[in-house]
Amino acid sequence: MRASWADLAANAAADNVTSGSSASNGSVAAAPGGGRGSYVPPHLRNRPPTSDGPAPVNARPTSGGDPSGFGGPRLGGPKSDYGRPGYGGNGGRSGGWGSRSGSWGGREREVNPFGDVADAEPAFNEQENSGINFDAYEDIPVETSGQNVPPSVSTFAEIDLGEAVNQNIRRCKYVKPTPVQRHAIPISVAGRDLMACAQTGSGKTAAFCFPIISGIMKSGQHIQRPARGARTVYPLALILSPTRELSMQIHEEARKFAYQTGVRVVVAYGGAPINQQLRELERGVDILVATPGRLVDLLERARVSLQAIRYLTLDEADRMLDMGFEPQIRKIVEQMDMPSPGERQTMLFSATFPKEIQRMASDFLYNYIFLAVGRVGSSTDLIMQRVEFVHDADKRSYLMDLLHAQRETADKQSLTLVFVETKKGADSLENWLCHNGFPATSIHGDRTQQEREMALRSFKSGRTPILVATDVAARGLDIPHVAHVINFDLPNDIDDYVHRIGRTGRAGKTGLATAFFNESNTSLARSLSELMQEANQEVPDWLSRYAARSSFGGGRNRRSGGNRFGGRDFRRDSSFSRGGGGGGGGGSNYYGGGGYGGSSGGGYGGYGSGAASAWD
Ligand SMILES: Nc1ncnc2c1ncn2[C@@H]1O[C@H](COP(=O)(O)OP(=O)(O)OP(=O)(O)O)[C@@H](O)[C@H]1O
Repeated sequence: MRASWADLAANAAADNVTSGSSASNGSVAAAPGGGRGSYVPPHLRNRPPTSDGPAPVNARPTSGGDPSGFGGPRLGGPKSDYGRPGYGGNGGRSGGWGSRSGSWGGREREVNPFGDVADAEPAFNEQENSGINFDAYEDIPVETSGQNVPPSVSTFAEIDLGEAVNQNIRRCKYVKPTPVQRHAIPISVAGRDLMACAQTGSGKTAAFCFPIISGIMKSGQHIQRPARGARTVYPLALILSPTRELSMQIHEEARKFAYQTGVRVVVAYGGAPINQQLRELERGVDILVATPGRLVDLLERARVSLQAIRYLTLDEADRMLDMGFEPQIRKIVEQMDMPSPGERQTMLFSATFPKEIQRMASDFLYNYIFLAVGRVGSSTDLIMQRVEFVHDADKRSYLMDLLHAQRETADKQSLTLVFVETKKGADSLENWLCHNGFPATSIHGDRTQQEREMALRSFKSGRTPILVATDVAARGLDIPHVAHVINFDLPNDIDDYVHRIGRTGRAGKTGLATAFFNESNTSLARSLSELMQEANQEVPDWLSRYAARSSFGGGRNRRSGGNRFGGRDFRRDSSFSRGGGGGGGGGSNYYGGGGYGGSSGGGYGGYGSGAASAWD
């Protein structure tokens, strides 16, 4: 059902482009809903048409869980007697494997994250409603490299995730694994470290959650709960993400996947009262989803210890390791009490992975497998991309054109996400839109957490179908019905563009992305035009001309200069001579995995610029 909606919305959105251009060619746009008179955008009066414009522990190798025979001095076998310091007894009870009640039974009632429907056995024919267009993924290229890569699967049934997790997969109406899930889940279940790159909206969250939940269930460690009064908690898994809203979303997803498994998932993020989060932690935590800042706070207060961590996941890993977050991540991963690489299982996921970041990330990994589903950093061709040449002074009237057209033609449910560069700019555009009869709200780092959450809720529900956002909303958020992403201000970095437009066109559905480009975006021209070409999008001639003119290696563009996409495992570069690949691999002959070719990229001109101001 979602698919049919999304397809309709996207078609409508596609129509918007036509309507929008016809408006640009002189027709009068419809009046805003507020009953204003007919609106003629200023640029239509004055300007020519724009088109010509300028491990689970027991799956570890030593326990025979690695079908590939890969071995290594990593975790031991299942440690059902593993003593989580500060935890109460009952460690001798059998694990909750396959059990539907797990450790929740007798202590408190687990809130049903699916609502009422989940109590009923999910009917198999209901699953047809999942709506994902798997055909869209059929011919997507996959590259894997590393030693003894476990084979991929075609169905969830081929992976032994346990009945409780399988039940939740059915409740989620996931009929079959997405490509990244087909490859990443067997790798993780085999206990291997992983650096995985797959396009936005392709199901990476489930790809890292399923193996963690299943592994914890199999180990039986989750049945241990803190002794009464214990102040420090010892999670078994840590999932870090860059924004509060993304952490909340991962928490919600993970709770669904872990429903009735006995595995307890808790979230901790900044901007919200810490006491409530502490109370949740005190009730027990197996999987902790957190933003780095709040986690450091909890670690410094000694309310969380990382010494029992068996699984570490960095979602949006390239973002987590860029200049804005790297010091905090290093502190958490290297300077506290977390087990070292090889003693824990580490999984890094993102849709983009510049080589410099890959190199840095390898510090956290042990003999890992590199997986790329689609080209690293590519955008899905489910998103129709449009670029318009718009001077700054005309952006608002262009935006209004698009919104008018969308209001006329698009599905009632469709939502529009508008990205701007600054927090001030977000406030100002939101006010202007509301003033002009368009129900809009905004999200950025200067708003209180309560305001941010309210804005997101209001947007998701369709009450305010326009959300003006800074990059704080660029990554990971999975909001159904986002039919159109508008880059009112383009970002400086093409990877940020990929994440922003990825808020639409998710899970096999189509979407539309429109960008306003002008001279101030020249440094992005080349990578934008290459990205669009690769995604089979029409590149305007004027953009190609800008691309041809733009200097190699200039600006803050990671891909400019050298080969476009850092499209594969950096260990396969001839320049990579550390001979370890994160502590476990040998020479380069280990990294000759399958996949597509293409020469390795050169420099990342200008990479390493500071974090966008919008991040908190
Ligand atoms: N096997 C599946 N079948 C159907 N839908 C799925 C499946 N796996 C995930 N989904 C759905 O796909 C959507 C996108 O998933 P998810 O948010 O994990 O994407 P992502 O790859 O993490 O995206 P991003 O790069 O933007 O963070 C979600 O709504 C999720 O419920």
